[in-house]
Amino acid sequence: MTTLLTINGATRRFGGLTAVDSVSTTVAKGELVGVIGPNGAGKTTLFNLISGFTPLSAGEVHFKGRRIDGQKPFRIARLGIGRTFQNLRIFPNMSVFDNVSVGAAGMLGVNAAGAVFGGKGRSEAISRRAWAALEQVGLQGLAGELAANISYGRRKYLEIARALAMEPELIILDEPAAGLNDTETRELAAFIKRLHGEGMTVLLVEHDMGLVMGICERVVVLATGRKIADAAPEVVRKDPAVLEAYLGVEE
Ligand SMILES: Nc1ncnc2c1ncn2[C@@H]1O[C@H](COP(=O)(O)OP(=O)(O)OP(=O)(O)O)[C@@H](O)[C@H]1O
Repeated sequence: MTTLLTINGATRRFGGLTAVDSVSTTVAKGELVGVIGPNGAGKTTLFNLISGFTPLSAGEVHFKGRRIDGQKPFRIARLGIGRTFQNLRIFPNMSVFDNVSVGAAGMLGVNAAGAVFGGKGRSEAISRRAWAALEQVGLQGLAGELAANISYGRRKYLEIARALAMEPELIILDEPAAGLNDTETRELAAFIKRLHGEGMTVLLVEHDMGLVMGICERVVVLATGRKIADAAPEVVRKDPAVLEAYLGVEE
């Protein structure tokens, strides 16, 4: 098993608050790993530490044997870590296709204007990647639509397509099921499973326990910044520390 991501003693302090406290774990190539925890547990902060959006206060992050903490987000993305955001970062006045092109262009070192306004910037490589990503998420039929005109559920897939257009080796999904109904959540679960089945390594932060427990091979549990469990879903589900962390917490 090849280790893709190694998080070693990752710590992030915000003033007196330790949002992520000495968290260590690894993600192997091809794994589908969930990260859960009550509100404020540090899940999003941990994702931001991995993807370079928040600097570490202490600890290290390695990707494919290379230290990546301290690098800028776009560099980390180019090294092969794609991510989505809890609050969708879609450009509403751009087409679905152009939104995805921006993702592909970033990867290829072409600026957003170059990707969208054509000319030399819109290379065949960008176009090919954008179409492939749209096909992967099933949005190719809506490529010409304005992003603002597609449903919220579809915008979630658009956000995923944008990350996929960068052809990442690891994709980090931050609460992709937030705001989706039960049917949409089931479809999303099937989609993530399929993506994983095609060989993608996935790190998934989710509030929806059913989704995480249903599809993940391993689940990392955070509570007040600390890792309290890191095991298969059936083990985590019965872990007394996990039950205690969730006790009285509405999930
Ligand atoms: N930029 C920041 N400045 C100050 N405090 C922050 C910042 N970002 C996060 N925090 C704090 O760090 C803690 C962990 O937040 P984080 O968003 O990582 O948790 P989470 O597990 O993702 O929560 P949720 O499930 O509610 O999204 C919280 O107490 C939060 O208020």
